[in-house]
Amino acid sequence: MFETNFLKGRWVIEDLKVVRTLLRGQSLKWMIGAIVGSVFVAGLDMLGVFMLLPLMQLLTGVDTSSGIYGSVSNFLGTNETQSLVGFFALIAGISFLLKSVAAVAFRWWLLGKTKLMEVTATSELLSRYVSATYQSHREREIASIHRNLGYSASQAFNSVVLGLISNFADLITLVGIGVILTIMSPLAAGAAVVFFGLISVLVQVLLKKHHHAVASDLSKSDLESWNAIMPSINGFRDSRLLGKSQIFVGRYKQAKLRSAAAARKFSLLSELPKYVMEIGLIAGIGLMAWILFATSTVAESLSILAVFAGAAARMIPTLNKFLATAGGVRTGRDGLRILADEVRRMDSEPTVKDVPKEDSPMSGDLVIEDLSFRYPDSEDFVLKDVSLDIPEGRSTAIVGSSGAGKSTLLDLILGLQYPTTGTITCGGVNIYADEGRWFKNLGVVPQDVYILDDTLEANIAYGLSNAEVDKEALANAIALAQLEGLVSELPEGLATRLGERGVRLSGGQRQRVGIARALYRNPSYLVFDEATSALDNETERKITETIEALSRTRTVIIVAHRLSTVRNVDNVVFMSHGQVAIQGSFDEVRRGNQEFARLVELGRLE
Ligand SMILES: Nc1ncnc2c1ncn2[C@@H]1O[C@H](COP(=O)(O)OP(=O)(O)OP(=O)(O)O)[C@@H](O)[C@H]1O
Repeated sequence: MFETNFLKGRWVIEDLKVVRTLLRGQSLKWMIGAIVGSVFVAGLDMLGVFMLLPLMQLLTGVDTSSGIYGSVSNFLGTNETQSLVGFFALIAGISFLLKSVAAVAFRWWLLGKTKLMEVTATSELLSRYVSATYQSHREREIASIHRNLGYSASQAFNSVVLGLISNFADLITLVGIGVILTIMSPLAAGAAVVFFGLISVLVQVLLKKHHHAVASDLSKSDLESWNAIMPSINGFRDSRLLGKSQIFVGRYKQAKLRSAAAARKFSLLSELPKYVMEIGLIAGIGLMAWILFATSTVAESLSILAVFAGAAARMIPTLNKFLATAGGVRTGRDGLRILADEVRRMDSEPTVKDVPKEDSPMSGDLVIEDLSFRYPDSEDFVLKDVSLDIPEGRSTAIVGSSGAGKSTLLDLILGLQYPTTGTITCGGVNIYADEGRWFKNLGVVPQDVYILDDTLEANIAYGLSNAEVDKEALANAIALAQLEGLVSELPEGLATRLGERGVRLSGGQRQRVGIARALYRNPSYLVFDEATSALDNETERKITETIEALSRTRTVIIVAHRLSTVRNVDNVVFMSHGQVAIQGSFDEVRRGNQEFARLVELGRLE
């Protein structure tokens, strides 16, 4: 039992150390401040309790003609018990007042700093999520990202970190009160410490299992609720059309009910020690009375009992708080563990910096040499010995049947995945040497263009504030993407809000916004990743014309399923079973490869 507790104690500290790496050095000052503040507030608390000593002595009829009481009597000009009691009561009152003000101020500071730490930690966590490799991002459960940034972080900081500091402060106060009580009456203090100490330990032992169960229920149900929210909101269309929306609402409700039941149990577990202590107090007084009356005179017994009751009255609220907080710490440890595990995992993985180390533009042919690739969780190679030249200033289409490896090859060309063997260079420079620089030279138009809930302008100049937008580049991108029609149609032109709360775009308009976004930074390499796949024939034809116009001025790479999108490109790369089967002009590939010829005949490349 001791060993398990000891190991668990170490475990919390180790997790805290890991989570501390998210704080970028803020935590040391905070820790010193928290310790100094706790000791200071506890000191003032003890002073207040210490001031009760003369009060008790006066009430039990101490000699007031000498010592401190004599000096105070001289100062007051009277040795009446009433005046002396009033004087010491005033001092004790001022001490408690000061302590309360200091305690509130300290709590305010502590809450502010801890909240700030939580914000710093969650921002750093998000920063690590966005710095992860694309592969690791794809493997991560999105619901767990939501849970970790919300529930886990809140548990780690509000329950564990704040709780431990609060427990530390309470412990100092309890020890201090114990010391003062020992001075007042060693017997009463000893009895109070042993008696209430035993009750506290017993309560903790009895509740421990329940705290762990509550913690596990809370974190699981939070994840489950996110798992139900995602398909309800992100998968709105599919859920609606499949008539399954209410199923996810039902799952959400079940998860929330489980969470509510756990929260209810947690609240009761936090309050239980208070009731146990109250019963303990009565039992303690009875026990003390029984021992005292059997061993001492009535007068002695009464005065010791009064001190015991006073001591208990002082200790119990702090003890209650301590026990409730200790329960919170234990419950919050689950969130802390999840957070620490996530940080440990992310720290052991490589990261990607999308900020360029060098700013100069890249140019030249894209050369892929002996490239092979397999996904980490798979034995089979998806790409095998791919060697390919993508000439600068020309248009190249990568085509092939489904599962041939087109998307994987494109992810590698984009620098999102890493070759298992082989190299990709641009103008002789390895694209992975400075990924940020390579990204800056790329403009990518995906199949599903992500529309921000913001203005058309903000959607094109993605991530830039209004003041940062280069108006000339914006006008240029709009012209090249042939988006002027949309701008003039919209009620507020470029300032019209798109997305959830604004105008809904047609598929073609959406693709044009994507093209304008890709062109805004005037990239040398323009990539269309299934950009026309979801469009109707007429819209696809228009977008293809735009792509063809663009390919006259820059290097264009197209991954497409549709024959019409790639018919006029300079260079067709036909992939089959993870290899380049053939490349050349459209007609050359058609003549040289039966599989491609058959797809052309069928009028589709799928
Ligand atoms: N994350 C992954 N882990 C393991 N295997 C994967 C992963 N992603 C894709 N694959 C496999 O890699 C192979 C190539 O997939 P890829 O998506 O590159 O083909 P594609 O030619 O783009 O197909 P499509 O035209 O259907 O999109 C497939 O067999 C696929 O199952």
